[in-house]
Amino acid sequence: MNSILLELKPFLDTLILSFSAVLNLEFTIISANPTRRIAGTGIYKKALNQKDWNNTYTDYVIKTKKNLTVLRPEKIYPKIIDGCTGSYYSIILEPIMLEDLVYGVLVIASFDEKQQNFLINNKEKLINYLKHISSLITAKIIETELKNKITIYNKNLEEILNYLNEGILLFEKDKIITNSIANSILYINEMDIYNDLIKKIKFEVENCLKIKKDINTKIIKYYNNLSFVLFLELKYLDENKVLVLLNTLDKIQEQNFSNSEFDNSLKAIVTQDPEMLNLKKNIQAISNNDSNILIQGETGTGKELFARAIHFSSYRKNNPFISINCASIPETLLESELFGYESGAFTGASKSGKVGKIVLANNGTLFLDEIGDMPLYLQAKLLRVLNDSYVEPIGSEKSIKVNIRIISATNKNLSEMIKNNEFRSDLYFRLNVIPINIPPLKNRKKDIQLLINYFIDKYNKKFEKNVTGIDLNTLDILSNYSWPGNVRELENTIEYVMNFKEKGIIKSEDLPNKHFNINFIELQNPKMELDTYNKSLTFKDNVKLYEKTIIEQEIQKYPSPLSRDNLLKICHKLNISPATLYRKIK
Ligand SMILES: Nc1ncnc2c1ncn2[C@@H]1O[C@H](COP(=O)(O)OP(=O)(O)OP(=O)(O)O)[C@@H](O)[C@H]1O
Repeated sequence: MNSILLELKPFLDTLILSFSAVLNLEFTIISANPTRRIAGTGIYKKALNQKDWNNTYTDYVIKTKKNLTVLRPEKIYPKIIDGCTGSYYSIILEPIMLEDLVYGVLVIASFDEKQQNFLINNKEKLINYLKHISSLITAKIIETELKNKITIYNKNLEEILNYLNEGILLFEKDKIITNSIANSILYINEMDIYNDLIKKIKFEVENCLKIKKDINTKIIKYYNNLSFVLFLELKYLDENKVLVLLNTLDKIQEQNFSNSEFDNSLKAIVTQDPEMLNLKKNIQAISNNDSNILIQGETGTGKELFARAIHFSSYRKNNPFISINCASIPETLLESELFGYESGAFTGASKSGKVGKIVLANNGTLFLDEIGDMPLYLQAKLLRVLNDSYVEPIGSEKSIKVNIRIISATNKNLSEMIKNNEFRSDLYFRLNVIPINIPPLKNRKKDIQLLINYFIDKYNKKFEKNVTGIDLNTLDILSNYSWPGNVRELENTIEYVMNFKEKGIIKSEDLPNKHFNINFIELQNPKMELDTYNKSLTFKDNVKLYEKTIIEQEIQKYPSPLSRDNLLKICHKLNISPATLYRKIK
């Protein structure tokens, strides 16, 4: 265990050589366990590997843990030192100790008359010297043991890290510990690539240390003309340490979608409408072709749901499905979101650059929602990507090869937009290889009931409620509503109801007021029979009452509370607007 002194041999050699030269005395160091001379000056050098230490002064010091001074000893130990006459042999011995453990013995000795006189005359000083040198060695032992511990700790850490199924890098000051997965992701054997990636990661680490917060970001690895996106999760540990989790896109996809809240299968499209069922059947047929698809339909009809189902039914399903809404991102940002940019491409650009969604979708599907809102200059840029299969990030000289399928969606009339020069016809034809038209919910009355039950089920589970269904009257109200927001609006309505209802059947009073209840139409007295003229009222009031009664009679023909659709029917029949209707029955 004490062989640590052996590890320190170069240090000990230099140490005793310097002291020996200054003091003109000989020095030796013997390790305690195993007892071995490991360093020596002058004559001691010849006896470096002496093994027999029984009954020596050294042995005595190791056992007693005390220093010892022997001037002109009768017997000379060790005898095997050649050339030692013994008549001038005097020694001072000092144990080298750490806490209560003897690591070795430090010896100072005289071998001739001059040395002997000096040693005897300066005995006290030399004993002190030896104590100092011994504590110097002890300090070195502590430092070495600490370093050894850290090395072992790092090795253990590396071993543990290697067990983990994730690329891990630990940055500590200038040191980086990586596990084998990180090394393989970073192509450790291709030094150029490795150094480039480490440089990019270090940049992010410095950011993380600066803001003292965790960061999630991405970098790109270029290899053989191909580009791979690497995801970095930087965990700020302390002011010197950052842990980086490194993931490739495949892994992210796996994690995202294995416990994803999305059901991406065709089953997620709930319908019993013949047109929709036909669409679902077609998806199975088209999903494995790479042809671009344009989905048209009103807002909330399930265009993204279809896009996901197509991607996840296709052979691309293990690669990314990346979605971007062209209407919700300001025009100026849309370009960088789509195409990405190189570091410092423009004022305000992040120094590490940005990976565009087109590159992120490599080998997978890019879903361009609200494509009708894409500005014309970006339509041209997108068309080039479709024609060449290369993307050029803003400010970059490098083109990145991509292999993507594009599914786009819109609720605008693109043919009309083409006529008005608002949409490029060449792009339209590239995107619209396979058109899909999703009918609005108001045209699929049968789906309304099915979807209501589906959403009741969904929110029963989510909110832990026990709502058992909907009564016929309320179902009728919902079936007659026009649903301008389509399935999204229907889902929001049921979610609203389920927030307030614990159990039982959904009734009309559970519905949100703004859509369905017209309880505010309070029909007040006086009422009149149509053929009665009330003499106590003025002619004008009689007319008012007459109109009110006609309207009331119409309203009573429909279930209460009156649905918006039925209200519109009455307005149509009487040829008045809803506002006039409200005014006349006030
Ligand atoms: N047939 C359906 N079955 C079950 N859920 C549906 C169906 N259609 C739509 N939804 C749900 O309605 C919501 C809106 O769907 P989605 O986002 O796909 O519509 P969208 O047409 O893409 O809307 P937008 O045009 O506003 O982007 C989502 O929560 C989706 O899960």
